[in-house]
Amino acid sequence: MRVDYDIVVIGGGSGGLVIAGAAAQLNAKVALVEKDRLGGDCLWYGCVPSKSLIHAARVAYEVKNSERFGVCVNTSSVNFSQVMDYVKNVIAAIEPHDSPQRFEGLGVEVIFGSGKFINSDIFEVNGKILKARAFVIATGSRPNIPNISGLKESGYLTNEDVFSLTHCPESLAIIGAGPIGCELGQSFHRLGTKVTLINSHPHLLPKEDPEAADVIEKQFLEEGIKIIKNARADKVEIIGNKKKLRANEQEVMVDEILVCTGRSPNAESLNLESAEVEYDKKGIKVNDKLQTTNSKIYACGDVIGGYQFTHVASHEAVTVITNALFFPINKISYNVIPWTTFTDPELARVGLTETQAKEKYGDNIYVLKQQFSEVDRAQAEGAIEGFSKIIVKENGEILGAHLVGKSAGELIHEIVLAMSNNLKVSALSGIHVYPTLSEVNSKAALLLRKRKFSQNKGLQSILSKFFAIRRSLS
Ligand SMILES: Cc1cc2nc3c(=O)[nH]c(=O)nc-3n(C[C@H](O)[C@H](O)[C@H](O)COP(=O)(O)OP(=O)(O)OC[C@H]3O[C@@H](n4cnc5c(N)ncnc54)[C@H](O)[C@@H]3O)c2cc1C
Ligand SMILES: NC(=O)c1ccc[n+]([C@@H]2O[C@H](COP(=O)([O-])OP(=O)(O)OC[C@H]3O[C@@H](n4cnc5c(N)ncnc54)[C@H](O)[C@@H]3O)[C@@H](O)[C@H]2O)c1
Repeated sequence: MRVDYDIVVIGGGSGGLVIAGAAAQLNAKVALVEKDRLGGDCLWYGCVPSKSLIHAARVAYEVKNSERFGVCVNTSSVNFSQVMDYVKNVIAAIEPHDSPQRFEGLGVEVIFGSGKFINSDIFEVNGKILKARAFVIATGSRPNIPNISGLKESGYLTNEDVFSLTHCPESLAIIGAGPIGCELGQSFHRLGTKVTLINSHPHLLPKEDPEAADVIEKQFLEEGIKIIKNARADKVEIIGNKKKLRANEQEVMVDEILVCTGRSPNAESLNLESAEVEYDKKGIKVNDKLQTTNSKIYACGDVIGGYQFTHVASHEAVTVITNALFFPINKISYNVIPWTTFTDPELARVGLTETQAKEKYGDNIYVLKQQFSEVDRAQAEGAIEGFSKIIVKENGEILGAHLVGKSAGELIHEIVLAMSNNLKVSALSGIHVYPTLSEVNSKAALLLRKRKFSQNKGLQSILSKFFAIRRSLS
């Protein structure tokens, strides 16, 4: 069958845009189908607005707490609608990079509409038939809304409308203390909202190292955020102009409710059954070449579940480009996937947790933990909370790292570089500029050598004798 396109990309967000742009630049014939606006969740409802809001909230917090540095600011107030204007301006500054004009300029045919598969070979949008050598589904995800009695009737916010608020809610209950709930919860609290976080899990940020998550929890409590853990939100009622939310036996009265309880894949509307593409509530099933159950249809990004991050969608996109355009021989590697939750302090992670490392390697692991309080720059900046924890094998191979502290999201990258290049932990103990926060990693790395030395009684005894002889000969 003759086809019109080398590749048809469905969904113009973090994953789809990388594929469409790169394929067009390689001179492939590309169509990109987008049902809404190019840019996806990350630009409009995710990373970009949340990180901008976090920044504004951090400024508010620093100003309010500047007296600890001897800096007195006479008045401090937050103009919420101006904060939201700031958020919108950041989106507007980044948006041209994802604009239809830019992609059309690269040679991509951009088609707005939400189409569906007719069969294994044809995708139809706005009555137009698209036949391609390969298709990619990169339609992302949407908020998963739990089945909570009265929630729908009472009304609730998600990441899709919270950045459109023009008034700061006086009080806000957040259901779910994963990355979205924690990042937005702390930000709203710092901007003046009374926040209650409700989490069904016994820890905030359940996917993280529990010790690191505890540092975040301590900070939240110090700032006055109310936390209800180990409790599933199960009922909402409207009482006057408030919403009463119940979680197990506890109740909170709030003005607004924000739901952050994970994601559902955007797969249902594509008529995937007709193309023999299998999916379930976690996402579209793919193999390690990112082919769906129909080998000429690929999928990547949030719609396949797994690691739901912008940089992972781009990482997967690279595998899809080479497999779909050339030959399907490249396997995706998830060996070194870092991520960061941008709370204050930040929490960054790559690789295995301590528990996972113990399960896999037994007691043959070392946990190298360096507190920020022993890093001079952290003292200078009053940012002494947190630590760098690097988990290694006896031979120095790095299995994982967990950083919680100021700029942890930046500091994780030297560990990522070391892991990606199979460098031993000793590579991290090389020269670092003094005084910088990144010394937290070199100090952590040195701990392996120190610990091995303290365990090596033979070497200690030899050295004592060696120095005794040297002294006696001087
Ligand atoms: C509040 C929040 C904060 C986040 N912060 C971060 C962060 O700091 N760092 C990070 O790495 N990740 C973050 N993420 C996750 C990140 O946004 C996603 O992992 C990423 O956007 C996934 O990319 P994607 O290409 O799979 O989907 P998206 O970027 O969402 O793109 C999917 C596109 O497909 C379109 N589409 C959907 N259905 C159809 C259809 N039927 N036909 C055509 N088009 C369709 C959508 O309109 C959208 O444009 C955050 C997410 C949220 C919600
Ligand atoms: N900085 C970042 O990289 C960043 C930021 C935000 C989001 N994200 C991505 O978006 C994804 C989704 O984030 P998320 O925070 O919505 O989901 P999540 O799945 O990570 O966390 C959801 C939380 O909700 C809790 N929960 C579920 N149902 C509940 C109920 N009925 N009552 C109380 N608690 C309940 C769970 O215990 C869990 O802690 C993340 O996994 C991540 O991949 C990334």
